[in-house]
Amino acid sequence: MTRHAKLYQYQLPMDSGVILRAQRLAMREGWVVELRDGGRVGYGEIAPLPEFSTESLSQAGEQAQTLLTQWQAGGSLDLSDTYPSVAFGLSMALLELAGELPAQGNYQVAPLCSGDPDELVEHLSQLPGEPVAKMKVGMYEAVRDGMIANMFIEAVPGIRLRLDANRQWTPLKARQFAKYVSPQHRAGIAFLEEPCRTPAESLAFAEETGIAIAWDETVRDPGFTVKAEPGVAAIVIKPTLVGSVQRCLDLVADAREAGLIPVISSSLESSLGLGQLARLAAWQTPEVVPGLDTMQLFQAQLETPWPDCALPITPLSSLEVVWQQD
Ligand SMILES: O=C(O)CCC(=O)C1=CC=C[C@@H](O)[C@@H]1C(=O)O
Ligand SMILES: [Mg+2]
Repeated sequence: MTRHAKLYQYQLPMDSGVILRAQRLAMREGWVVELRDGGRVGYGEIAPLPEFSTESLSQAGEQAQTLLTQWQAGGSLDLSDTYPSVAFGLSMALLELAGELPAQGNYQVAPLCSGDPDELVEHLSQLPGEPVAKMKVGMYEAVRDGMIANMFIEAVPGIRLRLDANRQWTPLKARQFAKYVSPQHRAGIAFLEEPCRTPAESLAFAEETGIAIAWDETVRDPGFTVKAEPGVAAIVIKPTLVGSVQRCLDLVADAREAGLIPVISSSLESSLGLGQLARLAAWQTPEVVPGLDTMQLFQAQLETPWPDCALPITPLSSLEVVWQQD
């Protein structure tokens, strides 16, 4: 028997201000799988995101153990009926094991603007290439969001601003936002993710305002299929929430076919999973800036260093192995 699998458990402290929907996330928790076959090794991260994933950490861990038992016994893995986080982590480990995930990553992220607009303007002016930034909206006054977005577009020539409202706005609030972005600045918004509570309201907003939108939550709605729709510019693909690598590649291909931008994005994976997403993005969507600016939300990295990140690194060898079989 040359196959050998291990499952590690990790816990990483987060920055004090990380809020997911209704919950503060003090600690990011997940599993790392290690697959060995002959002299080769592949890793994958299984980390359901609280408030976003439907499966819990322990459900994902139990399912992973069942599948790892099958794999180690020589079986192939059927990931069609597994939790998205498990399908993603296991398929990533298999891909790495097969040597099919290129080493080169796209670490050029869309910087997330949290608070200080002046800081972001300064930061963007130092980055190479077309300036891309991302700003969360929908958390405070829609009018304020509109004014800040307008200010960015005015201050940074050529900016491709990505906004994310996470379905927070009523049609009225979305309209208030748009009112403060002058019509000549609206093209500076590359896309606004999920402005309204329903896809239909978001489509109506795009049509009414000329502001392009993107699907994120909608991609995970049951029965979602990628299609070209007026006003829709992009789909956001968060592999931990979506499923296997193959499912992600299908979404990328469908997006291209429909003329939409496929944006590979993070679900707050550790630096190990995030690094693999950067590699997936460089390989599959080389022309798109991925949405991976989430290392700054952590207080530690896991095994794989993220470029230019000064946070301390927890090695896998220091983690508890929670499952392995002889
Ligand atoms: O999309 C990005 O650029 C980074 C990822 C990101 O913003 C998010 C990831 C996961 C959960 C959310 O809190 C958040 C989002 O609102 O999309
Ligand atoms: Mg979002």
